[in-house]
Amino acid sequence: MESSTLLLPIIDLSSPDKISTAQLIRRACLDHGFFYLMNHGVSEEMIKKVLSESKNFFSLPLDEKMVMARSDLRGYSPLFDEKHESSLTSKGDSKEMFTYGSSQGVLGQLYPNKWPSQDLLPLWRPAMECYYNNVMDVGRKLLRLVALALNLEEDFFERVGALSDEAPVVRLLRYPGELNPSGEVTCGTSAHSDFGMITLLATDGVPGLQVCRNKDKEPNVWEDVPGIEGAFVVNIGDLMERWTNGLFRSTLHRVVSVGKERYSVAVFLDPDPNCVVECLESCCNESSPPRFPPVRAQDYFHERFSQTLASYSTGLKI
Ligand SMILES: O=C(O)CCC(=O)C(=O)O
Ligand SMILES: [Fe+2]
Repeated sequence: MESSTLLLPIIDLSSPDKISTAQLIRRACLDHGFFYLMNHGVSEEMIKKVLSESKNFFSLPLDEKMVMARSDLRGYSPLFDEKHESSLTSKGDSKEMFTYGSSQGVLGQLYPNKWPSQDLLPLWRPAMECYYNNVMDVGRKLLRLVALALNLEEDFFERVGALSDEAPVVRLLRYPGELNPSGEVTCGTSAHSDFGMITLLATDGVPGLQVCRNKDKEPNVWEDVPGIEGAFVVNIGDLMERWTNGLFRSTLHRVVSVGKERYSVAVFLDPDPNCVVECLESCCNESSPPRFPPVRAQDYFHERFSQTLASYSTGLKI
């Protein structure tokens, strides 16, 4: 079935008018849970560099990539390592991934990054570390606006330990892009909502990302979200939905194959593992009581990853 294109709102991070930007973000998060973010400060050149280094990595022979295979979250995930929809009969999502995070602090020690050797990919690590730091700057700015959008103090997410310098992770993705000969939709990433607070996505421009605005409507209606060069596609995750008592929507999305190889980079702005996520006072009242009990971020992630990743049990360290 042909899908239609969803025109998402565009947020300009360089606008000096913080209050109107926060209002636009609020509207976007209430309506879609998805928006484009432009003028965010990460150069197109930087994004292209990360995508091309990612391509270099995924072009390595499988046995060299398997040396970096993940045991927890960080490292290489071969095809079909993740499966979001347990109901799907297929063996798993048709994508390869590589996940890395900060090398600093407790998390950097507990979950060391698995960097490819310098002989193989000399420019890889500096490009990836630079990207991490650049996107963190965007995340810090964006979360201050999200706090304003929720009528909170600008530094709310910093104060509650949600905004951590070390907890966010970067996931490089490669979709091989084969089509299912039977004409069925082939999922590179099956339908899911993101687990954390906010995700910032960059792609190489190959289509495939789709969102479903109403997950309760059967059958699900999927709309295409095309990439805009230089802009991030930003979406709300489940922990933000819990914080806001469902006011901000963590929208179902997926990546379908269009018969072309596709590369993307997702940055998950996850809260500190010890941060307790509980309904914001401004988002509940007597007629709308909290819908979700408080949860420690790390407990929540472990629960979700153990449902979606093959052999995740080794990830329990804190
Ligand atoms: O590759 C994409 O465009 C989206 C990936 C995604 O939704 C995810 O990894 O959570
Ligand atoms: Fe996602």
